[in-house]
Amino acid sequence: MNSIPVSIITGFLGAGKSTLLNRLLKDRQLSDCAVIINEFGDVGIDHMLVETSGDQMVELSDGCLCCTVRGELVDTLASFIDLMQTGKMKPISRVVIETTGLADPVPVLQSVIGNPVLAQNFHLDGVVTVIDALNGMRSLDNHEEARRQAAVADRLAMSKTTMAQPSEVNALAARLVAINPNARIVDADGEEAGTAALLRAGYFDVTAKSPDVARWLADEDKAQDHHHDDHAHHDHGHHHHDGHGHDHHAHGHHLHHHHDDVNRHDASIRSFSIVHDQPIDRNAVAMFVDLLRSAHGEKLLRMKAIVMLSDDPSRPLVLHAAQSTLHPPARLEAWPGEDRRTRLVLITKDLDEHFVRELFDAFIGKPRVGGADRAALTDNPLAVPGMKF
Ligand SMILES: Nc1nc2c(ncn2[C@@H]2O[C@H](COP(=O)(O)OP(=O)(O)OP(=O)(O)O)[C@@H](O)[C@H]2O)c(=O)[nH]1
Repeated sequence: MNSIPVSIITGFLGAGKSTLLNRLLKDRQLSDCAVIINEFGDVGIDHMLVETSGDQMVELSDGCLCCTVRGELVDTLASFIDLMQTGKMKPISRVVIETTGLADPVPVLQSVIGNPVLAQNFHLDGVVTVIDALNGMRSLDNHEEARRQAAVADRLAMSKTTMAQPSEVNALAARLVAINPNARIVDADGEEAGTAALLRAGYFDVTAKSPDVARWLADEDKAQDHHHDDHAHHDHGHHHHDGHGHDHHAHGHHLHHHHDDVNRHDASIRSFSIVHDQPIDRNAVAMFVDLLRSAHGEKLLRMKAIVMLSDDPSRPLVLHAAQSTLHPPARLEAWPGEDRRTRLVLITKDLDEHFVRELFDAFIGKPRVGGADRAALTDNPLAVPGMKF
């Protein structure tokens, strides 16, 4: 069997990884590729919105690719070989891995290039890092993960360029060149970003990157030798129902305690989801989102939601926010799966989960005893009226 190329698509939260992947998958050259998507948080939304034939899509949820599900990534790749050899899976020409926005790409790379068993069947052929022209600079300033993602890239796909000022785009491009001078910068909206060729970067060449990258990979190589020790140090929160039709889930990704690993995930970053099974009034959703974003934008690293609206419950609303950017909401013609409940996934930094839940309950007309009530919240002078959809 020929060695199968593996591409990694990474980029900070909300940068546009799934959007780019969807565009690429429309290219016929990728019709026989397998896709591995990792989401942070137990309520997966991405996999519903990425358009590929189901049997070649694997979703690794409930953990982050660079930490707990790294073993699952290796197992998944190994299982592709078994399945193909036994004729249970049609031959694939490429594997595309989409990481979570918080992933440190180094352990993901190391899993593919440093695993002697996988190396017999797979090779790394391109890391594409998506950088959002609106929030990219802030992400690079504030998050080590974003800097590492940019540093390891073979291609830097700059997204949302039409939404940003030309001066912002230029400043970001200059910053990216300083971090990673050999990577090609492409416009994520441009023609090139829609073709499979974007992924074909050739064998991963560490010597073309800054010296940091070689050091990170070497550190990771050492760390992965000890990776069995890691599990005891992960706090993976809990999962329970609160009796109000909500699922609670908290991911506590704390620092790894092995070797001198500086920064995997910041302990102040939390992912949680809100699930609701009744149709919701569109104005209530608009007010909830406006208030959250206007008052707490910089603490809201990411929100994605699929919402059942009362005006037409069969056509769900999809909402995306990344830092303080709220993207134009989209109405789908149908639910992309069996589950028709409203689901919101939020990734916050220093923003209390209970506060967000109370706000949600208040806006959908379910105030809790002692909780904020809707009138008080709508009086909030920070609320920005008029999110239209
Ligand atoms: N205008 C514009 N919007 C974009 C572009 N890329 C992504 N978006 C929007 O940005 C939002 C987030 O895009 P996604 O593709 O879901 O981002 P992601 O990086 O996969 O997000 P996570 O998986 O949560 O990290 C969506 O509303 C997209 O429509 C772009 O190039 N231009």
